[in-house]
Amino acid sequence: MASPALPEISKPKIVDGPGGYVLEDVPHLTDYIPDLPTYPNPLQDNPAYSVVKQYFVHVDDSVPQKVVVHKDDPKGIHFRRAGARQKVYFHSDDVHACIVTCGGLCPGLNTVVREIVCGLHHMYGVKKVLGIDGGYKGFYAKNTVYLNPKVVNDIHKRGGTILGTSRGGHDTSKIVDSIQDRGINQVYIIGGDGTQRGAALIFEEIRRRGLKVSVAGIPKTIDNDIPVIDKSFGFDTAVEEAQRAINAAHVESESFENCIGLVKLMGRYSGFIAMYATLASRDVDCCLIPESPFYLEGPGGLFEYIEKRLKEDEHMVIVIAEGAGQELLSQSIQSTTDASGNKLLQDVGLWISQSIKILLI
Ligand SMILES: Nc1ncnc2c1ncn2[C@@H]1O[C@H](COP(=O)(O)OP(=O)(O)O)[C@@H](O)[C@H]1O
Ligand SMILES: O=P(O)(O)OC[C@H]1O[C@](O)(COP(=O)(O)O)[C@@H](O)[C@@H]1O
Repeated sequence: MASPALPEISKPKIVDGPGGYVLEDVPHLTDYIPDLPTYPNPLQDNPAYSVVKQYFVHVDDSVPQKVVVHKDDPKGIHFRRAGARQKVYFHSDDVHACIVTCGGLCPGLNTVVREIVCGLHHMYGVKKVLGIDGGYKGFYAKNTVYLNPKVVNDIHKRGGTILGTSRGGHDTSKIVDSIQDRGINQVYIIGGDGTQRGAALIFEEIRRRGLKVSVAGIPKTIDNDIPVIDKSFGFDTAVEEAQRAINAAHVESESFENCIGLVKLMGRYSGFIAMYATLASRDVDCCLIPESPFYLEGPGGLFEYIEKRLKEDEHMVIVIAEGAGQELLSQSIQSTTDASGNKLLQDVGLWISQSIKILLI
């Protein structure tokens, strides 16, 4: 339980400004440790940066939630802009950082680990960076490994995560005990929405104990469904790989009379991978995504469109995102969850291919 004297951090920190400007801020060490000393950012002495006129992010810079606004609208919700600040709250020699990767895999995880290690080492002069093995549980149940630029030199060429990952619950208190026992003061947490919920609770516990420990969440999603950021890492690779599957399906569908190539792609709640791969490939006749409901039978239904395409072309390619049409097939089957409590989806690919086969008999 948080101390009653402290503001609740599980709620967003809201700062109101003039003209309807609202900053949904992130919690910070200075919220609960007053008069923290600051140090000049070591980047200011780095020749690669100091030649550039504006290389620090201003403390008051923010990013609007909505890009498209009406001229009479209030300024609306903003988020604090990420990036290097002129002043930092740790002296490089005192930093003991750790990195953990949690939850599902995504291309680029090793690249992110490498960049944190090399960035801390080369840009900030930080020498102590610990890798936590096997996700959140690894803080108290597994070995750790010290990371330096040499150790991570080639890891970006490998898939997965060299640190390992895990699903299922964890013990927040044990994690913070481990952070405290090891003298860690910067925690870099790479993971998806479940991981970031866990990170918020870890910070809450750190704050409750009054520790000078920073927690940085690095958002991971293969789906690119995070507004505000330009693109999530791994998305481009996923789209690239998806096109290979589409190409193969196209070749096969062209080779047989009345053949349909069906490609199921990732995308639990969003169809960005499916849509981008479809747009790039130009071989897809129909792309089904979770954001856009569809139906099979009757005028305007998928079956009508399939019959039309087969009549015209004698082959077609359908792309379907994993989360599309779930409402059509979930009614009869009891829903289950994975180890982390995420709802397990029904296999829409199998269902739709069986439905099409019945149509074409
Ligand atoms: N609601 C939650 N609150 C706190 N921690 C969570 C929550 N959901 C997941 N976690 C933690 O985050 C880890 C990764 O979550 P998971 O949902 O499997 O992957 P992802 O981060 O990719 O969404 C889990 O192993 C669990 O320890
Ligand atoms: O089978 P899993 O491991 O649950 O992953 C499948 C789902 O997770 C996702 O990859 C999303 O995960 P992330 O956003 O964490 O990358 C969806 O596209 C996909 O539907």
